[in-house]
Amino acid sequence: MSFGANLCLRKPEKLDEPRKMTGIIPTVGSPELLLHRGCVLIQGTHLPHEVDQIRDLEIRDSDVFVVTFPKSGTIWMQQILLLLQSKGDVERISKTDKFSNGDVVPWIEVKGQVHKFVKAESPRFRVTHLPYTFMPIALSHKKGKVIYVARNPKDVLVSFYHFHKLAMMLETPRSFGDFFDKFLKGEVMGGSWFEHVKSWFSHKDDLNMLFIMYEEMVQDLTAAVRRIAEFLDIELTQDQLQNVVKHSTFKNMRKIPQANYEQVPGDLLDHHQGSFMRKGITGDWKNHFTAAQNQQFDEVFNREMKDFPVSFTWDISDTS
Ligand SMILES: Nc1ncnc2c1ncn2[C@@H]1O[C@H](COP(=O)(O)OS(=O)(=O)O)[C@@H](OP(=O)(O)O)[C@H]1O
Repeated sequence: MSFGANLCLRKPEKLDEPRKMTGIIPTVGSPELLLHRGCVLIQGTHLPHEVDQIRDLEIRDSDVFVVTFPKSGTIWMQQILLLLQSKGDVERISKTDKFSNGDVVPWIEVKGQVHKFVKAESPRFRVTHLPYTFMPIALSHKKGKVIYVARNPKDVLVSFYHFHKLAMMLETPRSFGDFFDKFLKGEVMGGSWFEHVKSWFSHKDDLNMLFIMYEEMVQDLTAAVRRIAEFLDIELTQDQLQNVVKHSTFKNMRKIPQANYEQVPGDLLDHHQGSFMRKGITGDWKNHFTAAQNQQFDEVFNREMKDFPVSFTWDISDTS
């Protein structure tokens, strides 16, 4: 099996149809989505020429990239990284003039960030939704570290649907069914969930990479934080570890302005439409999918992931 950016947008029903590599995915009432070399970006938020510069960036051993498909736990991992760096001192990370965790641990692909990354002091913590082929080549020489967070794509779909209602840069979904179809076709920001996971996972042995699942973080956050700290060579006392865990629970993050995005300006997030920190649970897809949608999703999942050598901690067919 081969993987690459050219697989970023795959139409599940017509796999042999040549994929359009560049173009526009039309949206209604919001910036258009750009199909850039097979990857889906947001017009204005991302500049294709800057995204292309990421590949050649010099990487330091202390650099850490958190890689996620959207809605897989990015802000959660940003919070954990900041807490690990401050040894669990939540006061220290709250003393910032930044609006959100996303400003302190930014997306490398967002407009203007490549330039800032080059000049930033170590350690440089960044997040990204990009597929593997857009990321610095130096990572594949085991420079820097990568934490890949994967989440049940059914819950990703539901979370992304609700996020589209508040994110001003994304199209307001016409209906859940309409969004469901777009997600399966990879016609959403980030492209195809299936290709994202496969593109990164197939390179895991080339990278210093920790592959962790949202579901295992929900199930045992202490064990997850311990794994992440060990991976980053950060030593913590028992008290410090407990503080990192305490201030990265959903309940507590909801109360922290930088971690719940409530300070993000209204022209980016319409806070009247819902909250970024929505439910933070596993299995919410069961409250949204019809039986037919669940069957359709399973068929696509099984086809797309049949050669993928990882069994997930969730049961994709669990309809109970
Ligand atoms: N601490 C904690 N525990 C459990 N769940 C958490 C936590 N922090 C964030 N979240 C949930 O993660 C979802 C947002 O994902 P992202 O941060 O990746 O979104 S984004 O791509 O950056 O827009 C979104 O999921 P949903 O609630 O299902 O919508 C958040 O609620």
